[in-house]
Amino acid sequence: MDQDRLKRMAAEAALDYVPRGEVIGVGTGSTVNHFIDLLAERRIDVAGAVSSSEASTARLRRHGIEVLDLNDVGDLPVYVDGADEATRHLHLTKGGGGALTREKIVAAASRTFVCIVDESKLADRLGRFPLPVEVIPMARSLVARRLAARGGRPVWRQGFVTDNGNVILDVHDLEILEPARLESELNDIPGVVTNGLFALRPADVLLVARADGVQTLRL
Ligand SMILES: O=C(CO)[C@H](O)[C@H](O)COP(=O)(O)O
Repeated sequence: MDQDRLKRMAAEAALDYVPRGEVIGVGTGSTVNHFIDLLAERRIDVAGAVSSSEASTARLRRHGIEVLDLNDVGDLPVYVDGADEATRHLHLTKGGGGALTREKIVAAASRTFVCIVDESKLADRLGRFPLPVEVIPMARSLVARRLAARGGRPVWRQGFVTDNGNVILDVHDLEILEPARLESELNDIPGVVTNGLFALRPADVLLVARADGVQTLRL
């Protein structure tokens, strides 16, 4: 089965976690695009969405779903988002689409984080997918040197500017043995806004789409 079909299957399974009549958190990426489309196609009754990117905001609005400011709504019951890599411990690497900072904020504001992936994203250990790090532009080379000193190979995502006006360094070859510890350490480098590890606040539910169905993983 092709990967896009699997992404749609994972997105469809996430509809079961959407509390009707409430405001929900919505992530970013091609898997989440299916989720947004399904919300509209199935006429799921949501009171609105807090979005993690300008791209998702535009898609939600095109479907007539109201997008609300997180500052106006308090905690959210659920956040649905994809990932670039996920482990059975529900640790994630995110930020392939560059929306990692807003994704981390909306995840932190949500009681349940439902992560939707196709089986190709499941890994025994994080690190195959280069780790995105959002950086304040003036600190780009400083942060790159610090990341290199930790054994990583940072590559500037040239021409890409995040929704927050920052740049992304994609860090290859990092050995990620203790994701939560590394997440904190990288965030301590001056100039780093955040990095794409989701280990301090992992997913609560991981929905993995395979050809024979969607597997549900929880801690
Ligand atoms: O973190 C993300 C965007 O910043 C996405 O969730 C991640 O890149 C997965 O994307 P896709 O669903 O297109 O495979």
